[in-house]
Amino acid sequence: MKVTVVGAGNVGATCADVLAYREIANEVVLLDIKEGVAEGKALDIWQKSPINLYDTRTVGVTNDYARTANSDVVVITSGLPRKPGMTRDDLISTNAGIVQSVTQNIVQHSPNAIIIVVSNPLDVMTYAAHITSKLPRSKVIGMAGILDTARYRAFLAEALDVSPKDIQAVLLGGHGDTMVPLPRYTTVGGIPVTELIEEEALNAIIERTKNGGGELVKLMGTSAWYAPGSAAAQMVEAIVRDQKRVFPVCIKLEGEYGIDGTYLGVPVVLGKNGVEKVIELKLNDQEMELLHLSDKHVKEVMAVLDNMQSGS
Ligand SMILES: NC(=O)c1ccc[n+]([C@@H]2O[C@H](COP(=O)([O-])OP(=O)(O)OC[C@H]3O[C@@H](n4cnc5c(N)ncnc54)[C@H](O)[C@@H]3O)[C@@H](O)[C@H]2O)c1
Ligand SMILES: O=C(O)C[C@H](O)C(=O)O
Repeated sequence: MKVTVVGAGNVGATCADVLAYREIANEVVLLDIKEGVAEGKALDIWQKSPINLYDTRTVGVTNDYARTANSDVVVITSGLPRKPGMTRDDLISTNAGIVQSVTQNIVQHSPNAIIIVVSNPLDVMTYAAHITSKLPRSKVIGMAGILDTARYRAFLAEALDVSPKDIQAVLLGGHGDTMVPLPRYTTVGGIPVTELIEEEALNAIIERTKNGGGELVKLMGTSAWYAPGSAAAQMVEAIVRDQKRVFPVCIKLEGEYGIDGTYLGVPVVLGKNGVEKVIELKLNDQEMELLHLSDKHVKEVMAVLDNMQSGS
């Protein structure tokens, strides 16, 4: 299996590293526009192979899409990360152009690839890549839900002093303040989380999860990469190993949850064909209301992109 990661910055290089050392692909091509950066990072990852014992070949290129040809999966991480004081939506004007030109190149050289978008603002960049690619919705999806859920699970594991491995959770909606964690679907070793934690403590964890990206931006002056890179690699693994994993991913909704045309995070089955099924949960009125608020916000940012494209 051949996987290309576009953008050899913090997230892209981390993703390529995880793909390599976990032998998720036979070949990983890392591509960036900055001369030499992808080559250097791919070489560094390859030089780690005798230490960490893996066979994955890693290749770095500067904007040479011919070298990415016939990739099975392509991960797009190219674009600016936010700085303290910025929202993800502030990145739209720079990142939309980058994501769209990258997508055109990918589709030209790897027409059968499944595309995983990571660049922010995530839901709208998934929209941008999808309309540019003209591929079915099942093949152009965004990574955010695995990351947001991982943050929620990690915070819960810390609060309950249990293994993060035993916490299962699902989260819906856009990748931002309007994301919708679902305590009703959160379990700890099969036990509903509400039986193990006070409501106030759980609400504090939900709020911290919603601000999870911003917390790290404030600490580091740029956004996170270890968990995001690993989350994107986990999506690649589900596809190349046809694992049929159930993950929250960003996809165009076509009537599910009463929403049509918005790109939002929902649980799906992820396998060799990309999204093989969108899972529709039976939400209660409050959960549905929160999801529709998220839908409203993402729609507004999608409209910003539409206006940019039409020049108005
Ligand atoms: N979806 C998520 O959950 C999530 C999580 C973390 C970061 N992100 C986003 O991912 C993106 C990358 O973050 P980062 O921390 O890796 O940033 P970074 O600045 O470290 O890396 C971005 C890389 O993209 C490259 N690039 C820019 N334009 C390009 C082009 N046209 N072609 C190829 N490469 C190009 C840059 O040269 C740079 O190396 C940001 O938009 C960030 O907001 C999303
Ligand atoms: O917060 C950001 O800007 C990056 C990413 O979306 C994250 O949640 O870590």
